[in-house]
Amino acid sequence: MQFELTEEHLMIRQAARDFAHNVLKPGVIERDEHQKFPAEEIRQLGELGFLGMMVSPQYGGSGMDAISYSIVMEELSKVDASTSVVVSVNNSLVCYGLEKYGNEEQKQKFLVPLAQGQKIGAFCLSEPEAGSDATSQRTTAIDMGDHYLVNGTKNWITNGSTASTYIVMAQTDASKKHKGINALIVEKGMEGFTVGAKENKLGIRGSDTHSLMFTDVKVPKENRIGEDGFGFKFAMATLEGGRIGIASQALGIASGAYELSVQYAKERKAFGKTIADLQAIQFKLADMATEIEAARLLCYRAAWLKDNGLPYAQAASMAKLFASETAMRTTVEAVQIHGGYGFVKEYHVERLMRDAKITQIYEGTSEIQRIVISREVLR
Ligand SMILES: Cc1cc2nc3c(=O)[nH]c(=O)nc-3n(C[C@H](O)[C@H](O)[C@H](O)COP(=O)(O)OP(=O)(O)OC[C@H]3O[C@@H](n4cnc5c(N)ncnc54)[C@H](O)[C@@H]3O)c2cc1C
Repeated sequence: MQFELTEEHLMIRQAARDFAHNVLKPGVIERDEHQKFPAEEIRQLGELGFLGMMVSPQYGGSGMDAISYSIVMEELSKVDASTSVVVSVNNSLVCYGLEKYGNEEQKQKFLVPLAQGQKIGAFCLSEPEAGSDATSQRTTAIDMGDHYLVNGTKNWITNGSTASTYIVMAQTDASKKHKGINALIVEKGMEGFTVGAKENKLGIRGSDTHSLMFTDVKVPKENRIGEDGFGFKFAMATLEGGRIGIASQALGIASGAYELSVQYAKERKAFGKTIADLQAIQFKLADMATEIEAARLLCYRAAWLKDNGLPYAQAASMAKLFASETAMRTTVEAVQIHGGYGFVKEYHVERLMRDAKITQIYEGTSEIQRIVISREVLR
């Protein structure tokens, strides 16, 4: 068993850490406050090869492993989870799905610009009445011979207005239930495709979340990913990898809050000594450090299984469940350690606490992760 990161992992970690510190940190409070999308920051991440990290160089990607991806997600999320969710969706929900299940023509046309960071992608599964129960898709894709006619609404779509390429799940044959769902590539600008208002959110406020409306949108048949009826399997398989990304995002939010807390505890004085000298604070930091280390090991294990072509659904769900719960607990305690200063924006931990909450909800809530894990446990 190897617990050491490779030289390459360490270099990638340093590059992501420097980027987060030098580029993301200066504007992070303002972007959160004004719900400003990190457009320039994302452009630079594309140049660094962080938007198509695991995609083969043949398709414009960086050809890195999933452990590197986890490392980068942690480092970016320590500072700015609004930016890291864009990285996560583009890498693991869009690029991964296209590379693994798309045909050669789709890869050349759609994957290459996404992996190179020239375009951004979105993954569109959730609907007003289909969240955890993703099988109950109401968006329809009627087979018209050479194209599908798409009608319906998608909810909560990350990169909703900034994406150019949207992978949309839609029901073609309701009698086949989830086996009648297709995954279609919809391009911005297609007639009948409109983007709704931006959601005003509790956390990850710099990210761009919208509902999307489809009214008689003609999607050519060649834009379908995989065989007819493969859409639900596509979505579930893609989300498995996505959960490693969100688990690592949660890990980053937790470690960001923890690092700020250690630093603050060493500086803040009360009753003639630093609060780091108080056992009550020391125990909080010890619990945070332990849970973060456990979350990191779960993330790396899930990533390692994926890198080695082994089943990783349960490991990814365990990582996401534990890391997201850790992020919530850690950030609440981080605010507590900061006292009143933790309650104001300049000290970052209140934002990290707000950002942590989403990791328990998207790409499968904590309850859904428990369903996935218990299904495997009881198999
Ligand atoms: C900021 C943000 C970004 C998002 N980005 C995307 C995106 O890019 N693409 C996309 O497709 N979706 C996206 N989502 C949607 C997200 O994945 C869903 O919100 C999530 O899956 C939960 O679905 P829901 O909101 O409909 O809640 P519901 O499914 O209605 O769940 C409500 C509550 O009931 C619980 N529950 C439901 N079913 C069960 C069950 N069987 N057992 C136990 N408890 C259950 C849930 O855990 C939850 O606590 C995003 C959401 C947000 C808020």
